[in-house]
Amino acid sequence: MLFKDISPLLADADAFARVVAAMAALAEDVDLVAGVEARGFVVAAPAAHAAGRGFVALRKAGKLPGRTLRASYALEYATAELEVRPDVVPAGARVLLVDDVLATGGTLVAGASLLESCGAQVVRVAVLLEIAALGGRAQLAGREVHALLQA
Ligand SMILES: O=P(O)(O)OC[C@H]1O[C@H](OP(=O)(O)OP(=O)(O)O)[C@H](O)[C@@H]1O
Ligand SMILES: Nc1ncnc2[nH]cnc12
Repeated sequence: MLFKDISPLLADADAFARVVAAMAALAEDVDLVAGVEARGFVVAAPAAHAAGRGFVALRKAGKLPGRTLRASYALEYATAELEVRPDVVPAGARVLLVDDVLATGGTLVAGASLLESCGAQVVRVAVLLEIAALGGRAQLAGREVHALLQA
């Protein structure tokens, strides 16, 4: 597996600002921006703020208090579980789902399914980097998927 690391891009102030602005532009017609722990938060939270939208954390399992919804998924190198607090996602909310990397697509399929289990509408999905050879976009068939960069 070739691990793609976005750290150099994030460390470049101009590149980081351009990424956040491009993500924020995709949030103009939504109510909320959701991001996936951990690296997804780095892109999703500033985009939500720049767009004047609230941020929803999709967290790795076991970290959120109270009632949560949970989804399991497989990564290239592990299995994992994501959770959300349904009380912060109003039914009918329009949501932009953001992550840093789209690889096999398992993470974003699980994230979208969690948000939809809350009654939200995932209007579109956006990633900083798509590793196209891993076929994640096919797992998200039928969804609007934006990738700022392709590897
Ligand atoms: O498309 P997929 O095959 O599902 O892979 C993409 C996911 O893998 C990485 O997360 P990881 O769980 O490694 O966690 P991290 O953000 O905590 O580093 C990355 O940040 C994406 O969320
Ligand atoms: N190859 C990869 N590089 C970086 N992040 C990833 N997340 C899942 N697969 C990845």
